[in-house]
Formats: sequence, C-alpha cells, structure tokens
Amino acid sequence: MKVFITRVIPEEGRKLLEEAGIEIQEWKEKRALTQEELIANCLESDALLSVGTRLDADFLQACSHLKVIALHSVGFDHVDVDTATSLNIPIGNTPGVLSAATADTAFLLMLATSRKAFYLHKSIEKGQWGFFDPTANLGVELRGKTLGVFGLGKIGLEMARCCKAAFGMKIIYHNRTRNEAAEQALNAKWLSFEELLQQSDVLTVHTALTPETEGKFDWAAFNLMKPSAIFINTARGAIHQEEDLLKALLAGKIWGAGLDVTNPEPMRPDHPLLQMPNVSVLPHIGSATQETRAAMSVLAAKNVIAGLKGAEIPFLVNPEVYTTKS
Ligand SMILES: NC(=O)C1=CN([C@@H]2O[C@H](COP(=O)(O)OP(=O)(O)OC[C@H]3O[C@@H](n4cnc5c(N)ncnc54)[C@H](O)[C@@H]3O)[C@@H](O)[C@H]2O)C=CC1
Ligand SMILES: O=C(O)C(=O)CO
Repeated sequence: MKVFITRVIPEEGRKLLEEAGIEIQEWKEKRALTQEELIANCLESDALLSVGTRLDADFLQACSHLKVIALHSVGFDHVDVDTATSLNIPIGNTPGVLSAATADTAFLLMLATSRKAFYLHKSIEKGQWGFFDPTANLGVELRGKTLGVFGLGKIGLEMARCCKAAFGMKIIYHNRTRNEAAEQALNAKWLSFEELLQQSDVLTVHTALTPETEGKFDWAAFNLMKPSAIFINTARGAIHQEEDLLKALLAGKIWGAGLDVTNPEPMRPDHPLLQMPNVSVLPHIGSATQETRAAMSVLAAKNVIAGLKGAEIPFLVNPEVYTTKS
C-alpha cells in the first residue's frame, strides 16, 4: 500500500506509517504542486495525506480510487467534501490536538495588538526608540474587559479559558448552538451576532469557513463594533473582508486587529495593514509548535492506516461515506 504526502510532515507521523508497512512518497520540492502533478502522484497511490492542498471536484473525480484522504489540518474548507462523499472517499482531519496552540496564537495576537508590540519592535529596528515619552506608545489594558467569541467550539473555548484565567475577562459568545458547559464553567453568555459585535472589547473568530461565515466581518459588522475594540482572526482569512477591515481601522470604527490568517495568503508585503501600529499579522502559524505539528501528523497517519485497512477512520469529516456504503 502506498500513500502520497503533499509536503514533508513531522517524523512522528512518518514513523507510524512506516511501522504499518505503508510505502511513503513525499512531495519534497519547496513549491506547491500543480493539479496535474497531484493527480499523477495520486494515480500511483492508494491514499493521500494532504497538507493544505486544494482538492476540488476535478481532482476527486480523477482520483476516485483513493481509499482515504487524510488532511493535515482540522479545517477542510479547501476540500470539496460533498464530491468526496458522493465518490465514497472518507476524509479525515486533525481535531483537538491543535486547539491549545491555536488559542495561544489568538491570545498572543490579542496581547501584542493591545500593546502595539509588533509595530514597536519594527520601530526599534528603524532606530526610532527615541526618549522616554509618558504619552507615547500607549496601548490598552485587557484586565476586566469583555471577550466576544464568534464560534465557541474547541479553539474558541480554549481561548476563552485563557482570557478568563489571565485577565479575568468577561466571556460572551455567538455560536450556532448554545454551549451550556461553557456557560457554566466560564459564566459565558450567548448573544446574537449583532449583540456580540456591539458588546465585545476583543472579538475573536473561531468558526470554520463556510458559506454562512464567508465575509461575515464586513463594513456593516465593523460599524457595529466599539471604536475601542480589537478584532482577532485565527480561523480563516475569508471570514473577514480585508478591504473593509482596513477601512474600519482607518476610520476609527475599531481600534486594532490581530490576524494569523489573511485573504489571500500570503499577504502581500506592501499591504497597508502591515504598516499600522495597532495591527499584528502572523503567517498562519496557529498550530505551528513542534508538539502540535507532531500530534497532527500522528492523527493524519492514523487516518491513513485505518483507511488503507478498510476500517472506519478515527477522525472523520464525512461520516455519510460509511452510512451510505452499508
Ligand atoms: N490559524 C490556524 O493555524 C488554525 C486555524 N483553524 C481554524 O479554526 C477553525 C475552528 O476550529 P475548531 O475550534 O477545532 O472547530 P470546532 O468545530 O470545534 O468549532 C467551531 C465552532 O464554530 C461554530 N460555528 C460554525 N459555523 C457557525 C456560524 N455560522 N455561526 C456561529 N457559529 C458557528 C460551530 O458550532 C463550532 O462550535 C477551523 O475550522 C479552522 O478553519 C484551526 C486550527 C489552526
Ligand atoms: O488545522 C488547520 O485548519 C490549520 O489552519 C492549520 O493547522
């Protein structure tokens, strides 16, 4: 049995695959593969372990022989899951193991933005430290402020816990369904989307990218927020409208923004958001710790192994593949 892997993954996942007797073929080049290269490699394989590669209907139809597709991510917005399901291809992902690291990234962006840390670091490099000015470089405090969570799932909950523990922040949230455990544990309060926008001092985004969440944070949304609010997005860049975010910051509709995800990625180096004191941007590193990436590679490998054995894969995005088969 053979698996094609679209990037070099951590040793832990590779080892598991090798121990299971699975032959590995990896894409080692430092460029993304083309659709033709992806199809050619998959036609020689029984499974695909995909690191962020877009998997559209054309690809899936060309490679309908694949016994399993294991994603090296929890997000699956880059995959045509409906087509995969109709072709009976199970899709696996890596939930849970990356929640803490991604929440840490959201927390880092919140704190860095509140104190203009990235901008001030750059100003030292430019020789602009100057003299100690009691009225300059002022940030805002987070203690006792209100954290609004859009999407109180695994990562959102972890972020809420950190903010409550570190700064005693009050937690409000908007989710499709109520999270009663979080309401009890964190005294979190469910609000409508509009109320969330109006009441948050820091608004942090943790939903998947779906047709319902795409472009959700637009000019109208930013207009409802407090002029002192900080917007954080570590979910997907397409959930906010980047031009509207820039306009809202320039117009003082909100105070600051911290982004681990942009639209498009990578963000162009001359983007005006990168010049703003109250904006912090990271290059999609939410889950990028040694420990978390190793754990993700292990879950992805477990999905490949189960799929190749014909067993139900443990971390499954499209359970319908098994219900429709039986
Ligand atoms: N920056 C990074 O490196 C990373 C980004 N992510 C992103 O974070 C997302 C969330 O991950 P998890 O917390 O593990 O997922 P999750 O499924 O545990 O949580 C998402 C929550 O959003 C809610 N939700 C979905 N659509 C909604 C809507 N329209 N309105 C209100 N609530 C809605 C769901 O009910 C769920 O509670 C992923 O889908 C991925 O896109 C995940 C890991 C790393
Ligand atoms: O898992 C995801 O969805 C990511 O964005 C990267 O870990």
